[in-house]
Amino acid sequence: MNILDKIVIDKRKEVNLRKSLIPITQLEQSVLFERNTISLAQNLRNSQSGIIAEHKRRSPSKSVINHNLNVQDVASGYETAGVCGMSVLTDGKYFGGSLDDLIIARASSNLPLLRKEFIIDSYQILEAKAYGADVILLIAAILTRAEIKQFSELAKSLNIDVLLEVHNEEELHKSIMPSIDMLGVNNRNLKTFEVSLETSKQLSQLIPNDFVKVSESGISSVEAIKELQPFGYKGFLIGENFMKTDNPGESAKEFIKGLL
Ligand SMILES: O=P(O)(O)OC[C@@H](O)[C@@H](O)c1c[nH]c2ccccc12
Repeated sequence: MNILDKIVIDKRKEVNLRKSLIPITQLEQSVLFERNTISLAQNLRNSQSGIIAEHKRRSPSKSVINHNLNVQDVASGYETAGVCGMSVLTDGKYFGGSLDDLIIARASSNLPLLRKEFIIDSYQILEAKAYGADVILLIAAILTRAEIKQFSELAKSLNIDVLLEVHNEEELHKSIMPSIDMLGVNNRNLKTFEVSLETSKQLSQLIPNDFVKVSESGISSVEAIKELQPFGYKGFLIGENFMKTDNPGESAKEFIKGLL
């Protein structure tokens, strides 16, 4: 069994327990449910840098990235650096994140926040809203077309943007629909962890222009971004390159300076 299948099996159990702990009616009572969300897609269309900076403590492909930081400092540092949006990993078992990280990031910045999660149930989208997210990630590799449609339409009804992630042509064809705002090409194969920017280059021409194109993972230099821009990419999701340093905000700031 590949790692993605394992994550999904664990996630189903986790979500079922969460549902028994906090009913939907309670999620809907969060003050954040009334909050006006900020559109990441809109921000990216108007941005020079297009950097979406991630908070990630560890991952299955790299056991430890950084455990010595707090989300508050990282979120406010990214905001000061002038990033376009922030991605917050909320998976606990494989990435060391939590919904608390999301709410702390919300309390510490006004950036559009992406809930980075393996979404397999509409309950998680209501949670995303209740904990202050502006954007959700949907991963084509673990969803059917019907699920992508159902989940993205629910997100839109809550004024939440949808970033749909693909890794190959088949996933891309399955996912194209009007309720998607941004199409993310993951340069990392979530089943084998192989990383290649070629994935973004090859798939770019197949993505219709009405979607904001985002290139995800394995980006560690300004040169990489300059290489991807001619392929139509407007957003660049960067985690490890910032998180492995002592001061991710400062690293993001230097990076953006080099880019502009
Ligand atoms: O740390 P990197 O290589 O810069 O990658 C960031 C981000 O793209 C990556 O964390 C990611 C992309 N898609 C995901 C889906 C689930 C978990 C994590 C991810």
